Order: sequence, then C-alpha cells, then structure tokens
Amino acid sequence: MVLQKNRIVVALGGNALQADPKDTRAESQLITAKETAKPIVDLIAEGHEVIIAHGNGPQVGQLIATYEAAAQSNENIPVMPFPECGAMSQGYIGYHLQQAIREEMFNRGLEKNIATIVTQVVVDKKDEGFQNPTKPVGSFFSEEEAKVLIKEKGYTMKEDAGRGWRRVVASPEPVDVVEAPIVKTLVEAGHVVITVGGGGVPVIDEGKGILKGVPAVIDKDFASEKIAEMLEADYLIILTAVEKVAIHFNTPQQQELSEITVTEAKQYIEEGHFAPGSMLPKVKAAMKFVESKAGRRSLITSLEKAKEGIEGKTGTIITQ
Ligand SMILES: Nc1ncnc2c1ncn2[C@@H]1O[C@H](COP(=O)(O)OP(=O)(O)O)[C@@H](O)[C@H]1O
Ligand SMILES: NC(=O)OP(=O)(O)O
Repeated sequence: MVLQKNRIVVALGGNALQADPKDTRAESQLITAKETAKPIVDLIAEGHEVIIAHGNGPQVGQLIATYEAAAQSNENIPVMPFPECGAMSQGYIGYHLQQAIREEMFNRGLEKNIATIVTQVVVDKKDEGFQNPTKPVGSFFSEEEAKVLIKEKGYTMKEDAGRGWRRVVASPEPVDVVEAPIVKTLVEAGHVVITVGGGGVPVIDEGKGILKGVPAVIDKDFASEKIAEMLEADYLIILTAVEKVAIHFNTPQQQELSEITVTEAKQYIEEGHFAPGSMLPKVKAAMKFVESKAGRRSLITSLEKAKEGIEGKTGTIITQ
C-alpha cells in the first residue's frame, strides 16, 4: 500500500530517545535522536505533513529526581514543581529532535523549518487519574530498591511490564490542546512541528484566561491522539520498541497482530492482553483516533520499521 500525501501525527516512544534506558546522558539522547530522525524524514521526504509527539517519562522522572537530590543536599535549592519539569523536558527533547531532524533534512536536500511548541494540555481536575496514579516515570529499579524508595520518599511504585519497578504518578486524560491552533497554522505553512511533548504540560482551566499547571504526566499516546483529531490528521502512527502488538504477550502462546478492527481490539482489551501503562494506552489511542472519523487510520510499529509500516508491510494497523 502506498500512502497518498497525508497529515500524519507520529508519536515517539521511549526508545526513540534513549537507546539504553540505563544511559541517561544528554549526548547519548542526541545520538539516538539522530537515528530517530531518519524514519521521520523518510515521511517528510515523501511529502507528508508530519507532526511529531514524544514521551518524556524517563526524562521528567530524571529531572524530578535531580531536583529532589539537589534540594536534599542544599536547603537553598527549591524542588522544581512537576509541571515545570514537564515543560523543561519538552524543551530538552524538542531541542534534540530539532537538531537531529534539521540535519537529516539538510542531508537530503529538504528545505523545511522545524520548531518545538511548548504545549499545554487541559485536563479535568475531577479526572479519576488523580486518585489512582498509573503513569510510570523515571528509571527502572529492582523490587528491593523500590521498597526503599516507597518507604523513604513516599513514592507510589509499580512493576512495569516485566521490565522492573518504576515510580508512578497521576495520568489524567487530555481534554484540549491549548496551542493546537498555532500548531495547525505552522503545519499548514509547511513547517515541521514538535508538539504535546510528554503528553503536554497538564493544566487546569480556571477561567478568565488562567491555566494552572498540575503535578501529573499525561500519556503521550492519548495526547497524540487528541492533537491528531484537532489537526484533522489522516494517520496516527505510534512508534515504540516492538514491531507488532501481540496477544498472549511474553508467553509461549504469543501471537503478533497485523491488522485488527476496533471491535477485535476491544475484545482483546477485555481479555487483558495489553499491559496498562505500556501497550494498553497505545491500543486505546489508536482505537479512539480510528473511531473519531471515517477514513482515519492508526498504526503501531517499531521505529526501525516505520517506513515499512506505512507502506503496509508490517506493524499493527487498527481499522474501523
Ligand atoms: N500485548 C503487547 N504487545 C506488544 N508489546 C507489549 C504488549 N504488552 C506490553 N508490551 C510492552 O509494551 C512496550 C511498549 O510500551 P512502552 O515501552 O511504555 O512504550 P513507549 O515506546 O511509548 O515508551 C513494548 O516494548 C512491550 O515491551
Ligand atoms: N508522557 C509519556 O507518555 O511519556 P512516556 O511515553 O515516556 O511514558
């Protein structure tokens, strides 16, 4: 299948920014971003309008941990609040993606501008996500290390899809993307835009123009879906570490899925095939986008297979 020129929202997962979760150095992130730029620029080179979203779980967790450690060692250093750390992570990651994609476009003779929009996403202050923290952030720990952090820092920690223990924070659903009109203007003017980084900085709309940042991390797959709807995108592509979504994941019965309908996806969700906090939000976001308007398509695949995925050769396509 060859795509027409489409408006595509690409949601980048953690592996697009950190090849090795244990290597959190900025210079390593920039090297990884340069690899990530290649499949993205493939899409741009084919004439698609590309809007890039990305996660920030490890980065925002590391920022918070760094400020907490600094504050513990020096009482004059205040702990940076969560929304501010979210905004910092957007700038930090956006800066790397801008550099990497700009360089890759230059190498291919593409004359386009790229910019990151610090993006605020409105959430409902009554969202039940605030009562039940689910979003993994920061580094992975052993169970023993996690028990120490729970006791000493009061963190809520959970096991994350067989990969280790992580801190979890509230993850409310996105209601509105404040800067969406600006993103749309830039996209329609032919620019490449990075937006809703880390799911957007979560804010409560208090009226009279006042937006109040709240301590939470919006799932970037849901925020990507929301901006994809608001931009009237044709395609939502969620790029992660696996080539295809699977049922009976990580068991001898594992079966990879190439194409699923929304009805089938709902059935698999009911049967508990997709891990909350990792694959479940991706499948739910993909379904929501497909259901939002006839003709819209979602694809979940790996970063490495992105090009083959949009050519219909691999990945998991979600259809109505
Ligand atoms: N049913 C499933 N099929 C495929 N992968 C799954 C499934 N359930 C959980 N996973 C895990 O979810 C991971 C993707 O989630 P995550 O790492 O949180 O995403 P992101 O790429 O956005 O950082 C996969 O790499 C895989 O380890
Ligand atoms: N905000 C967010 O969803 O980040 P990750 O994708 O890194 O978990």
